[in-house]
Amino acid sequence: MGTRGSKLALAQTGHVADALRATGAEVEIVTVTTPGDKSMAPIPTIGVGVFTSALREALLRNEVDVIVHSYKDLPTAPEPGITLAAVPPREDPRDALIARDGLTLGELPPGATVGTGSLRRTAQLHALGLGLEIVPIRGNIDTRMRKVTDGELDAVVLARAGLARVGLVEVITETLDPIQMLPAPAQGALAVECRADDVDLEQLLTATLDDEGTRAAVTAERALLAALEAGCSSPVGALAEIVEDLDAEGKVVERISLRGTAAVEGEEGAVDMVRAIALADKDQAAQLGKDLAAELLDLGAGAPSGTAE
Ligand SMILES: NCc1[nH]cc(CCC(=O)O)c1CC(=O)O
Repeated sequence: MGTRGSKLALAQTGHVADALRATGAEVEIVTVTTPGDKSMAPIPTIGVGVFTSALREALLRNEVDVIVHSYKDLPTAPEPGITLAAVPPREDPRDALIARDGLTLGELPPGATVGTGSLRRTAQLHALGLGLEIVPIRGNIDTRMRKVTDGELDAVVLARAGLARVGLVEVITETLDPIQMLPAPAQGALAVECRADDVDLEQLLTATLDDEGTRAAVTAERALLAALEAGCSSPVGALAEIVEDLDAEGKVVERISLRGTAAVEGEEGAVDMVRAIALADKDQAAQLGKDLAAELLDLGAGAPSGTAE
């Protein structure tokens, strides 16, 4: 198995390796350095895929047979020769606040500094209207947290799942409600890939690791992202959940609920967020994502010039 060398990547790969070893498979873990680990430039300028393409190259060169990504770091376009063999059960997808003195978002005073490198988090924090000052930051989980413990920033926002996987949930001062902060599409989910022609391995990975509900949810969120990428350059948040609903005969059925948000240009160049929600049958995940994207575009997502930067 190939992995990046970060604490988070090693934890994620180790978790998948343990599940495979439990089936009797023999697993060796190989560390691959990616350009995203070497460069400390802001992510929006170095582009999506900086963490994932080097791993995929090692896979296609037969140097490794299985790779594990944070699903949200994958580009939406499929990669020729590579199969998504499994989407394991998702961790909590929500974002988390780590603030000084145990503060919550609502308790931070106007002017408080909040660090994030994400346009999605920045746009949603601005839209809350709390008067927070958003400071662009990068680095691994430890580097970001240290900015709060060292007193350089009042708070940082990170994915709860990443903190959970490296055993740091106790530093979280508030898990953010998706009503305030919709996570990145596929946040908290993993993508396990192998070569498309490695059919036996693909079957083993699917049978051992794949979770149908997570796959459906992530399919809806990523379809929304792909459709919005085509239509605008706005930051996007999305969260799909499997919910219980009543069918025409009053029987309880499972359906997918999808919430989405994207930035729009408000008055005098201010960033506002538009939001929408829709519900569909579980086998309509991809269509649900596309439909919700169309609704967000109708509401002005990304228009007129795109607010991504
Ligand atoms: N952007 C980097 C990244 N990619 C995946 C995670 C966390 C784990 C996950 O969402 O699955 C993180 C860190 C973060 O956003 O705080």
